[in-house]
This record gives sequence, structure tokens and C-alpha cells, in this order.
Amino acid sequence: MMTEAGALLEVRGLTVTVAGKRVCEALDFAVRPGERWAVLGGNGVGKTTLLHTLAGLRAPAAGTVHLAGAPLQRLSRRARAQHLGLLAQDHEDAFPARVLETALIGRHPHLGRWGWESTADLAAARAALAEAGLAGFETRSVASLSGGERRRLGLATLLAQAPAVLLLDEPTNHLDIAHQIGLLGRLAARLQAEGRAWVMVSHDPTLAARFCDRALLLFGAGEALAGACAEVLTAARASRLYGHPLARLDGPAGPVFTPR
Ligand SMILES: Nc1ncnc2c1ncn2[C@@H]1O[C@H](COP(=O)(O)OP(=O)(O)OP(=O)(O)O)[C@@H](O)[C@H]1O
Repeated sequence: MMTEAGALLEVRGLTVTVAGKRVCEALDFAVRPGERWAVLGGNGVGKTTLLHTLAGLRAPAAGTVHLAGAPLQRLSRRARAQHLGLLAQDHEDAFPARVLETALIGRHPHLGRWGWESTADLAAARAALAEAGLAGFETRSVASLSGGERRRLGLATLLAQAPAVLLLDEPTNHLDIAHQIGLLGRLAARLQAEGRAWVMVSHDPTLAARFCDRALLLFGAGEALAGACAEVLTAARASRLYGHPLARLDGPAGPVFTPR
């Protein structure tokens, strides 16, 4: 199959189903360098299921996912993790670890054949922690972190991994407003400068309009619409998305969606 030249992630004819429901049907879209995609839709419409399909954690009912021009299922786990990283909705800490050790997990796909972390890996993990506002937390036990600090550690681990495509499942969960705006703003600028991309599941169309340039709207029953935020994120569509009337107002930093 011919894939779009330069696309970081490309889906063709993608049909995803879960629990007898259709999430999307014969969906096509390409994630290009610098793009920031929002996946929006009501509770249970299948946003996480779609994100996990893009991550290769579950198989689609039909269609393909290509990563850097290669079919996802043909890439080794290591090659996948060099190109693509997932911030899951919830963290489960299987064993007690320190903050720095956890951020270093992000470096694993990049380690040499003996699997030793270099001083450069350590520096990358420390820099990622600082970026997420966790400088000074290195020796703390992960179990001792607050909800927002734990979320920021998840983001820091992904920053240390530095994949071309970041799949973010509600990344602003547990974050206060300053951390939401600060972290997403810095990450968006960095991805644009470095030609990387994110696909972000969100419940907040205002945040999506502010930090994303593309949106994938999931309406249920397999109906989906992909396009530029400025075109697809109208008040009428946002209202349909959530089954509640929303107004789209002009805010100081772009459109604001507010319930009527
Ligand atoms: N293993 C499973 N067995 C049965 N139903 C499932 C399973 N996994 C997911 N579902 C159902 O599939 C649907 C889609 O779930 P998913 O988590 O992808 O939705 P979502 O859009 O991310 O939801 P939310 O906004 O609530 O986070 C939901 O109705 C969920 O209950």
C-alpha cells in the first residue's frame, strides 16, 4: 500500500469495534510532522479504544495503521517505542519505584545492546522531570506522589522517551489550570519545532481548540469526522458530540465552548 510521504502515522480504511459497538468505520487520516490532533466525543464512544488501536495494543476490525511508512504490526516492540509513545488514562504502579527510575523507563527503547543507561539517558530523564515541574522529586517514592504529580511523572516519562508521535489519553487529568496550560503549551511548541506530533484524547473542546490544530470527532455508531479544528469544531458539532447545547464564544486565547 502507498502511504503518504512524510506522514508520521497514517490510518487507512480503519474500522474499530468494541463491545459490539462501532467506534469508526473506514476512517482515513494522516498525522503529519508538527500536527496536534484532538480526539473528542462523549463518554464511552470509544476514544481510548481508538487510541489503543493506534498504539497497536488491539487489532482493528478492518484497515491499517502505518507508523513512519511501515505497517505497525510488522515493527518490533522496540522500533514501535522509538516512534510512538502512549500516556495511558490511568497509571498502575506494579512495584514501588523512585521518581527518577520511573522517568528512566522512557529511555529503554533507546538503550544500547547491554541495556545500560548512559549519562546522556540520565540527563534526558532529569531534564524531562524538570520540564514537568518535578525537579527535586528524583528520589521520592512514586507511591508518595499526589494525583497531579503522578500525572506529570507520566508525561515526563514520555518526554524522556521522545517518540515522534505521542498518544495522550486525557493528559490533563488531575492537573491544575496552570499545569494544563503550561505543560501543553510548552509541549505543543516543542513538537512543532521538532516536527513531532500528538494525538490527544480530551473531554475539553476549549483546550482542544487552543492547543490542537486538527480534530477527530467521534459521534457514535461509527460516525467520525476528521479535519482542521477551525473548520470542524463548530458549536453545532460540539453540541451534537456531547448531546448538550454548547455556545462557542470568542475568548482571550481562542474559542471557548460553554454549556448553555
Ligand atoms: N473489555 C470490555 N468489555 C466490554 N465493554 C468494553 C470493554 N472495553 C471497553 N468497553 C466499552 O466500550 C466502550 C468504549 O470504551 P472507551 O474506553 O474506548 O470509551 P471512551 O470514549 O474513551 O470513554 P470515556 O470518555 O468514558 O473515557 C464503552 O462503552 C466501554 O464500556
